[in-house]
Amino acid sequence: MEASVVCAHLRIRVQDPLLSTLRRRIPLSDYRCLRFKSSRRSCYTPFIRAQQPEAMKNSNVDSEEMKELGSGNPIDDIRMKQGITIRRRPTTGPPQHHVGPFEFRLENEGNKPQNILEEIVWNKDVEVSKMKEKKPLLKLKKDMDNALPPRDFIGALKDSYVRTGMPALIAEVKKASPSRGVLREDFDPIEIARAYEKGGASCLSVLTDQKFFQGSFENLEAIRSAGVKCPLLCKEFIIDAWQIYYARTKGADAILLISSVLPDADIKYMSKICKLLGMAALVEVHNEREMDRVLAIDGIQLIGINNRNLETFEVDISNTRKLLEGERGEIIFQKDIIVVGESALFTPADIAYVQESGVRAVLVGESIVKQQNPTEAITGLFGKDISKI
Ligand SMILES: O=C(O)c1ccccc1NCC(=O)[C@H](O)[C@H](O)COP(=O)(O)O
Repeated sequence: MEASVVCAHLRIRVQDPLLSTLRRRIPLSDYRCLRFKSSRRSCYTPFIRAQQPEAMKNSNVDSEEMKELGSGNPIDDIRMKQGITIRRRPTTGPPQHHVGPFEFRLENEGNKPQNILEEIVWNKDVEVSKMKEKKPLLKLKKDMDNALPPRDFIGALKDSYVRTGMPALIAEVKKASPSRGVLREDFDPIEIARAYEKGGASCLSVLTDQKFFQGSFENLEAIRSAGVKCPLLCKEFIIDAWQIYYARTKGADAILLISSVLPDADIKYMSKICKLLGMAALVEVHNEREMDRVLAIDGIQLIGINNRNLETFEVDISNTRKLLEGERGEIIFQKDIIVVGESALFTPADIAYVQESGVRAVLVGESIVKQQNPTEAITGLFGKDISKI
């Protein structure tokens, strides 16, 4: 096997039998950090991370499926078969690294994110690895004993829908987003959460990603500790089961699983963890293929249809209608799955449109967080005061 790097205009080619040996044992997509020092003069240090991928580690990958695929890199094959374009991490290692005074840049498209969602996921992978080092799962599980108890997220949505006859509101506490920039300069998460609750929100969604959304786990914890009664969705980019336990220690009642990022095996495994912890999993889809994958998984109770394409940022609320038409809508009805219409909802007409399409809940950020008075903004969005119904 051969790898090439560029070092101060000098191309160095490295051949090492160790790489081929490892290649047979570790899927290429999971390579991050391999050090080999064949001689003191060698100045190339390729990166391989010898960590088992989630889908395999959790041993939920169907062994028949693995046999059938049977190529050199089962995880990439499974991703491709499921239509997942978002790669978990750079395929050729981080964009650059340093050895002594030298800076190396691998010459490969594999270390450039293809879109913002991939960039978020790659960043999250590094972030979570560091957090896990600081607090391994065993320590985290101990912290869970002190966590405030989980509340019934799905129950709150159902109760509200039955009571009001309108989609239940999951109101989003979000300071900024990659597509819209800063939404609110004077951002006080507790004040906003209380205003949403007063306006009739059933549940809240709290952004915890710092780098791209200016959110934090401190915000989540503070809202929970402030006595806000609405159950809380931890709006995070979950790529590792460890994050679910972490979210629980911070008071989350639900988490988000994005199907364009996670293979089926991870969605199954992570949903099971949620159930064990008394939490809900909101499984997000954006197209027919993702919807079909998720509908084929047993036990899914809550599906979010995102009207925003997270790779291009295009929004189109007719996406909700498209994914609920025909047989898919029938299956959802039979399985009593709650569907949440997500993103780009601004007016009572938008709410009526997604309700007629079949949603029983909506997730709304921008249109209410931007308003000076978020309580009144909810009334404006629904065309009536839903807190009084
Ligand atoms: O909104 C983004 O820019 C974004 C980029 C990358 C990943 C996720 C992103 N947003 C998540 C959401 O879809 C929204 O926060 C949520 O559905 C609320 O949408 P909105 O009411 O339009 O604020």
